[in-house]
Amino acid sequence: MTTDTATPNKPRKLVVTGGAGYVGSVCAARLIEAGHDVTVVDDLSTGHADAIPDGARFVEGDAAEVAETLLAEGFDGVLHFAAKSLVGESMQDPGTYWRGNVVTSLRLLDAMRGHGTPRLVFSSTAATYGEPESSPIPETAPTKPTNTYGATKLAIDHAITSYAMAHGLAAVSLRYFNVAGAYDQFGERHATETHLIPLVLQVASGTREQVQIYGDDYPTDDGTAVRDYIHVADLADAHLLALDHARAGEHQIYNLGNGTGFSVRQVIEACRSVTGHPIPAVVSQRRAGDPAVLVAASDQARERLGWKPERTDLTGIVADAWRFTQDRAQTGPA
Ligand SMILES: NC(=O)c1ccc[n+]([C@@H]2O[C@H](COP(=O)([O-])OP(=O)(O)OC[C@H]3O[C@@H](n4cnc5c(N)ncnc54)[C@H](O)[C@@H]3O)[C@@H](O)[C@H]2O)c1
Ligand SMILES: O=c1ccn([C@@H]2O[C@H](COP(=O)(O)OP(=O)(O)O[C@H]3O[C@H](CO)[C@H](O)[C@H](O)[C@H]3O)[C@@H](O)[C@H]2O)c(=O)[nH]1
Repeated sequence: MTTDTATPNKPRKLVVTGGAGYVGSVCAARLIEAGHDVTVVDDLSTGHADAIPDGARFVEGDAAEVAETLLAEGFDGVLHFAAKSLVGESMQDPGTYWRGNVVTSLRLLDAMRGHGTPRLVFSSTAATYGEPESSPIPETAPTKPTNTYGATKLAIDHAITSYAMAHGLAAVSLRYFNVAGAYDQFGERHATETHLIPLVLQVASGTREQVQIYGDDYPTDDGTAVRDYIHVADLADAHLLALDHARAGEHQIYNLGNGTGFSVRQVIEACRSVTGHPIPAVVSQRRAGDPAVLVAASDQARERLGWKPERTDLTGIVADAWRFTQDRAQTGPA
């Protein structure tokens, strides 16, 4: 890998793996708006071709396989969003997650090394920490993932550290907490949806009868689990900053969240207030492996990247997701 000196706001030639997915499409759109040259690589396994923003070049295929030849063209960096990311599925079919996440990412790292691609921004996750010992969670917290998905992301983080140290890669891992909201015409539309806000909004839009509250006996104020919801556009801003702050031979790791927790009941209430729908909710069993409270300490991202989330109001986050849900209902299939 070549050494890299970052220049802020410099237009770059970038590969975005997973750019047809939820977070990747928003980030690709923001990168293009900022003047970067974006090539999306996506196998469309969970993404959608029509989510790839205008102005991006699209190469369909497996991220590792495509990178092995594509990177020969000479790129300034890779933003690596492509992954399998369903916690439940990862427990039932771990091989798919170890191959799809870890093996794919190792091949990508080798391709970057082979072709001298200097810079990587990687989508890591709060799931690398597992059940936290205290809250909010800083980057120095112990990493003890409680599911295979989190274990694969942690393994990739370890591999990135080794490649940065040994080969001079400039790398940043961003550990997202609960990503939510929408940006422009880009939002969350997973065929298998497990995330709370889109599921609740399906009730409001009439495609689901009720929402289940997974447990109301947690040691929290209202008994339901608490999460840190971060707007997808704020997350995208962090990726742009990470590109500028990546330094050769360093692997920086940052938590991305607002630092405020909202319970499942509070989220449902925010959805009721935004949509005007009563949204029936029933309490069911806890979902296996769900921690009671996950809230980020994001001071490092604020101090070192200069990141400042702008869209922290839960109602505003839900309102953006709702606008996206309604727009999709008019413009095409989910
Ligand atoms: N959404 C969240 O709340 C959240 C939280 C923490 C971390 N993350 C991470 O962020 C990233 C994006 O998540 P998302 O919610 O946008 O998921 P998503 O499923 O919407 O997007 C993933 C994209 O990657 C593509 N893809 C998967 N495997 C591929 C491969 N081998 N080669 C090429 N393309 C491939 C899919 O087709 C899809 O377009 C993932 O790495 C995920 O683990 C997401
Ligand atoms: O129908 C539902 C869906 C979810 N929940 C609850 O709502 C909260 C949020 O659940 P999500 O599935 O929306 O999100 P998670 O907190 O489980 O997962 C998020 O955080 C994880 C880290 O633990 C990973 O990073 C993952 O990718 C990311 O989406 C949890 O307490 C969950 O039990 C419900 O009560 N009912």
